Amino acid sequence: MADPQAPTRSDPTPYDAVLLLSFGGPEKAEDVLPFLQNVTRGRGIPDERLKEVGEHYYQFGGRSPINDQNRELLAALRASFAEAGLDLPIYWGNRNWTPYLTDTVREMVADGVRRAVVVVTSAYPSYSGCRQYRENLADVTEAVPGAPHFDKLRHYANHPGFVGPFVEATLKALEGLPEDAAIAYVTHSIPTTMNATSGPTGGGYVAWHEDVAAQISAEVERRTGRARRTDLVYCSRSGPPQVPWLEPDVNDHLEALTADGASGAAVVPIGFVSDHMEVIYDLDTEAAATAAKLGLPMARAATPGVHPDFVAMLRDLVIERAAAERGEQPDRPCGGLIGPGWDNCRPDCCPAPRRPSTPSTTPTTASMNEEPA
Ligand SMILES: CC1=C(CCC(=O)O)c2cc3nc(cc4[nH]c(cc5[nH]c(cc1n2)c(C)c5CCC(=O)O)c(CCC(=O)O)c4C)C(CCC(=O)O)=C3C
Ligand SMILES: [Fe+2]
Repeated sequence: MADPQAPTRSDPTPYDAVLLLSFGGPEKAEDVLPFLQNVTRGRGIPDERLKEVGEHYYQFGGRSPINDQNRELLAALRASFAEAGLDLPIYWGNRNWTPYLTDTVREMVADGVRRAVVVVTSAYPSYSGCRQYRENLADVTEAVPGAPHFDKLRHYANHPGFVGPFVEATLKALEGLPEDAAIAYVTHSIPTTMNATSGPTGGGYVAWHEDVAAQISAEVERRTGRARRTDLVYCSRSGPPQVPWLEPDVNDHLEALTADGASGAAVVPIGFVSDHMEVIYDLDTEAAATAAKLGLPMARAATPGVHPDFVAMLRDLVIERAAAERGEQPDRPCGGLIGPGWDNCRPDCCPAPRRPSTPSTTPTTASMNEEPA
């Protein structure tokens, strides 16, 4: 008989719920425009870019994979919680599409939820991947009377439960390529000014990606007995052309690899927890076409999705955070050089980037001002 006084490893106290918080995506052609309007309100994204991104979605019947990926993740998390005896309901809300965060939080209030731990489907620090979600939580807390208290999990990109599935996926992608193929790690580009203010001390977006890429490279080298060329490159740039974003673009990089005589490229989307539109369009469609045109063998590595190690990591992070909130000192697994992510972001962490003050398609530096948080 277990000692009933002993806290179990799966003690959820002080939480009474988990909230899976994500970006959201359209599910049919009629959703695409209103979805894009939700995403880009006040962002100064040129109309040209919006039409272009709309076409990416229409090419898939207007359906983004992201919501189905989240439905699968919810099911996997529920199964994993049940297995671990972790008795917490899991809710799901999005920033930009149904189920909208506000509606989910109303439901949580109706169910009597007082304090929830938040799993965000973004693994890295930045305004778009972290603070904007925290702002969404702050807004909903103001908008919905009696909203629960929310604690967002630490960034998990450098956790073995995130890095491990990418190691496996990279090895699998390399299997089908010439044995000295290069690795191109890919993430979502952001404005260089957004990177400059990411994380508690700035530059956190790129620094975390480099730390994750280095971990994967070291393990892949160990497992294949071969050092190979690796680079961190970017996809999905948007915004006005005169605003600098992180480079090189993955397509330009594939050209550079070809020019340098590379025998092939494993494209590893470390910026994405599951197959988003950026992965199935920007990589599987556009970058794959670029590679084919160049005659460069390319294989795209899988995203974590519902990999058992990824799902177990999210469950363990919930347990870890609950213990920390009870004043215990839980283990904080992480690899690489940066160290474990912080539980609570400073109020001024990852400030909103400078954006055009009007939806002009040709903003000038003079028209840029600080957007209120
Ligand atoms: C860092 C980052 C992540 C990763 C962190 C996270 O996961 O949150 C991410 C995720 C995503 N971004 C997504 C879609 C879009 N992002 C856009 C625009 C932008 N993204 C930005 C950055 C990021 N975005 C930025 C700086 C902009 C410019 C506008 C602005 O300053 O805010 C636009 C507008 C059109 C365009 O400009 O491309 C769309 C349609 C989807 C859904 C995909 C699907 O449907 O499967 C997902 C998961
Ligand atoms: Fe985005």
